[in-house]
Amino acid sequence: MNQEKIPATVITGFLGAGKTTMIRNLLQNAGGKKIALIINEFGDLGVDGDVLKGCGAENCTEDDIIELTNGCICCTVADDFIPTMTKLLERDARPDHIVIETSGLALPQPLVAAFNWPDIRTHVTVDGVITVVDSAAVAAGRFADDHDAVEAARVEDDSLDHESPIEELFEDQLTCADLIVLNKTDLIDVDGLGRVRAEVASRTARKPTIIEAKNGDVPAVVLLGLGIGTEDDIVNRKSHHELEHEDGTPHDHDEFDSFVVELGPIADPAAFVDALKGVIAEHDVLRLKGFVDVPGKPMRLQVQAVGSRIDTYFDRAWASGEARATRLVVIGLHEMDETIVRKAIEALV
Ligand SMILES: Nc1nc2c(ncn2[C@@H]2O[C@H](COP(=O)(O)OP(=O)(O)OP(=O)(O)O)[C@@H](O)[C@H]2O)c(=O)[nH]1
Repeated sequence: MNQEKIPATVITGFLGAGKTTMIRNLLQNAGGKKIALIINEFGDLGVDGDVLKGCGAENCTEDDIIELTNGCICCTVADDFIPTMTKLLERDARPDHIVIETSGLALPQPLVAAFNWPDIRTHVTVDGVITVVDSAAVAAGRFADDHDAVEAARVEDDSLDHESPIEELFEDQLTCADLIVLNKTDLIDVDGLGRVRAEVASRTARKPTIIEAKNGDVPAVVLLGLGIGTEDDIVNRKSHHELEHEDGTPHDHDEFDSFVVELGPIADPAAFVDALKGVIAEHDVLRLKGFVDVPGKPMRLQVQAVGSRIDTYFDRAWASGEARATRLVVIGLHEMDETIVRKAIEALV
């Protein structure tokens, strides 16, 4: 049996940056490498797994795609990730490469640190951490906080020990990166992209390689085979939380919430999506995704909203025996009022 360590690539990046899209491309051009995929998603609707299983890549079959659904991978390392990895390594057919997609809200640091656990370390190494960035969102200032407002809030309440949770998470994901992919370059111009590159570089003290991409289209040879062994360097990539709580207090994701909305069939999806934009903007929904049942259509309609930008496409036929339904996962900051947002979305049908 080949006892060389299996390389594992960790793909991280904020909600909607384009991680799943990049992985789908990767699976389709991985040149015969047998890939096992571990996917972790925030919210109780396995959209990413569904999308990736549907891409039909021969080098990564449905059996090779493992979904971790018990919360963010960074919080469930011991209970979920390590046992999953152990089981994967016990398989007769070892993969050539393991790819792990973290949830958009995950801190990559605890996940990478888990590769130093004795049972894992002897069999696997982190080939590299790749952080995908939504360049358009950076250009729109979505990760830049209103520092004056934060300072004012701190004066009111001195228990506030950090900046906006989104900004902090964005920086933590950049700080952990070996390679940063500035994705969605089609949505901004060259000058804007230059500013995004400068801003991203300024938010990490390290100097990872930064490349640009559209629709996550990056050759597999660029993504796989970085050969870094990131677990050996993880102490130099501490998250804000680790720096602020050196006593080891565990972090949580209390700042974010998600819920699933179930609706009946939607006869006019264009009007629905249009109205949905208004709800998303009014209630600061960060991410919304799922599937819509359009009466009379044999295919289901996939809806992907990142901020108020919404993409829709018919992705596959409803399977025989599969209950047709409209199901959407909604993710926002904790202060988002679930009852109000749920009612606002239900009122669109
Ligand atoms: N215009 C444009 N859209 C893109 C690009 N890359 C991805 N998208 C779209 O952005 C949306 C989110 O992409 P995903 O790949 O699902 O993002 P993700 O990072 O996996 O999202 P989460 O898992 O929810 O955090 C989808 O509608 C994609 O089609 C790009 O380069 N340009």
